[in-house]
Amino acid sequence: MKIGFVGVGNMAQAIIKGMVENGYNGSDILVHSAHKSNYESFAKELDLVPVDNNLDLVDQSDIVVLAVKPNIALIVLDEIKDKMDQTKLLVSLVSGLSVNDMKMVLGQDQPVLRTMPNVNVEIGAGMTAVVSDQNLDTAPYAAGVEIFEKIGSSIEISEDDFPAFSALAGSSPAYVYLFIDALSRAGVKYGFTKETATKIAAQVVAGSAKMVQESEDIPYGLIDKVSSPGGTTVAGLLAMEEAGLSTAVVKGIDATIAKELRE
Ligand SMILES: NC(=O)C1=CN([C@@H]2O[C@H](COP(=O)(O)OP(=O)(O)OC[C@H]3O[C@@H](n4cnc5c(N)ncnc54)[C@H](OP(=O)(O)O)[C@@H]3O)[C@@H](O)[C@H]2O)C=CC1
Ligand SMILES: O=C(O)[C@@H]1CCC=N1
Repeated sequence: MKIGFVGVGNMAQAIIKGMVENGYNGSDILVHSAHKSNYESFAKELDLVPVDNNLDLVDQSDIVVLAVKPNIALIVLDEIKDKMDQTKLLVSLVSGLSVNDMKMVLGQDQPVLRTMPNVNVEIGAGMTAVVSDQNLDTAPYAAGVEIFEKIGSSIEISEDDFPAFSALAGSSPAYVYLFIDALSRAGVKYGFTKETATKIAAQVVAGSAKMVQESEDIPYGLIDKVSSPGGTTVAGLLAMEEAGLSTAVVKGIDATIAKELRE
């Protein structure tokens, strides 16, 4: 099975690195992007197959991953449409591009899988939404879903929920990194080096996420276990809420969804 990437930017590179770490052969992964120097150097690094243009890449692939920015996605689909056929699966990562948008260009019978991964696929810890208008347990969709299962978790959701998922899982690694950086910066304020403070902050966030995943308690129950009566934690929590932490997070998610819906 050959998997070809049209576009080899941040997200495609994260997926490919995750795939190579999790059992896929570089020789089964084909790449092409706008600038030769970008995709050739990346291909060399991971022993992938560089291809000179989008049409040859599609021709040689069983699964074609569309990994370009939303503003050019329809133009690129139009370029490759004559090389697509019903034996191939198109997997799209493109924010805001619906299954129907793609089928309008490629034809109603073209197998199409819409996905929204996040950048943590690079370390096999992604969270990816998948959807199509067909049963995803059947070929060729199952092979597309399998990629995202090997590099993290996947969940089938309705297309109506994609904007909210995109904010909650696609964009949110950036927001979690921001929280880690803020915690680390506070450590620097009190004398830790940035490196040490970041190491501490990242381990605390990773451990806390694992605790939420493994505990039967809801996050608020866990918060109460850390907050000793009359203690330091509750003082910090109240100060953070006075500064609007929860409201700021929800407003950030609102703005993310609003931006996707405008595109
Ligand atoms: N970044 C993220 O965390 C996530 C991104 N996405 C989606 O993934 C898609 C890509 O995003 P991202 O990787 O961040 O963007 P990047 O800007 O990093 O990558 C875009 C890629 O498209 C390539 N490209 C541009 N024009 C063409 C063309 N005509 N033919 C082939 N390739 C072309 C660029 O080539 P070159 O580098 O050679 O110029 C580049 O490799 C977007 O649609 C986004 O919505 C989805 C989930 C998460
Ligand atoms: O910022 C973006 O538009 C993309 C979509 C989800 C994550 N990154």
